[in-house]
Amino acid sequence: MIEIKNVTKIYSMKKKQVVGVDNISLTIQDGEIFGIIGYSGAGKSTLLRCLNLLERPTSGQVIIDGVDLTSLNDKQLRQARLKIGMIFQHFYLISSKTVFENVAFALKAAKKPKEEIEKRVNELLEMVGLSDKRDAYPSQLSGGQKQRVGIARALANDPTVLLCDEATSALDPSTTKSILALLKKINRELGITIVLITHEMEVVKEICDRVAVMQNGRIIELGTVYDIFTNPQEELTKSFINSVLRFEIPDHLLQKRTGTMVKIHFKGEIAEEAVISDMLQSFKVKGNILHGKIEYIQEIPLGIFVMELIGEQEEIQRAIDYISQRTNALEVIAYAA
Ligand SMILES: Nc1ncnc2c1ncn2[C@@H]1O[C@H](COP(=O)(O)OP(=O)(O)OP(=O)(O)O)[C@@H](O)[C@H]1O
Repeated sequence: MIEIKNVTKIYSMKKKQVVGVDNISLTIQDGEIFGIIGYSGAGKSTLLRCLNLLERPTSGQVIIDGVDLTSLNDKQLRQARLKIGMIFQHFYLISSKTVFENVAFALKAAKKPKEEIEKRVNELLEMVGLSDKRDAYPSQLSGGQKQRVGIARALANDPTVLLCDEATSALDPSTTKSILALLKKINRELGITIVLITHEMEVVKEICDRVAVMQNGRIIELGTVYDIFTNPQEELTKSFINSVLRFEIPDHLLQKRTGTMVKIHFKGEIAEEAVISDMLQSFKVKGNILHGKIEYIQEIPLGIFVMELIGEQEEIQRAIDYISQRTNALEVIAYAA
């Protein structure tokens, strides 16, 4: 378990002070994939780097598996850090060393015997799907392959926690997917807790269990990914979600409409029920679907539809009440013109 208690990081420069992280308290459970999302400058990197004390908090505590890292001396901290792997946006591989040597480096630093290193590196390369690139140099690898080496290196000393600093931001969408799938496999199979920072909600949607939204050094919203997607509270959270769901109605449709426009969210099992057709059969209204999709977030369906309802106003209202009651998530975008 990772316990972050009242962590503040202030950067002091000659003439001014910048608050990187502002009094954050947070608990991350064992085996979670926890995402931290925010725009540039929100404090994500600072918070992540406070978790292994690459940045020492100005105040507060970071307690991992019961050990307060802020209380350790340098030697103890080096030892504790072996159990906290980290991967980076720009990989940071050693260009003069082969894939094998890059991964072995982490084990040599931990003073492991040669035979053990050989065996472990081979195992790790197998796990990340790079056994055939053992003797290649970083310059001969694609971005996705470089990140796989980074992941193998980060896992070398059997960490309990893996910190991911924008690990897929330098990769194209399909490579991003394959790296996220690998991270998920590592989490599920090895039980490693993953904390990742990103500015892409797509990444959060793809693999995170919970997410915290950061702004100005603070966490402004936190919850399970499904709850955040289906019931965001803050404007910033809503804008991140819109960037994934891309739910915009074209202007020409808005202008052409004559009926009442409603947006309906179908959460969980209700997404698979015939609510709309039941409504159309039960009330004297016509329904025009203008936009619709079902997304799967953590494998739970979330349906979103925008409909134009046409008919007598009274009947439309009864239809709206009916859907509201069954879905608990109907929003009238515009009443009949
Ligand atoms: N070494 C540093 N010295 C001074 N200020 C810093 C330092 N590192 C970060 N900051 C400041 O702390 C604040 C938070 O920065 P941080 O890099 O943690 O944000 P971020 O959300 O990770 O953004 P990005 O995605 O751009 O890295 C910013 O105002 C930044 O300018």
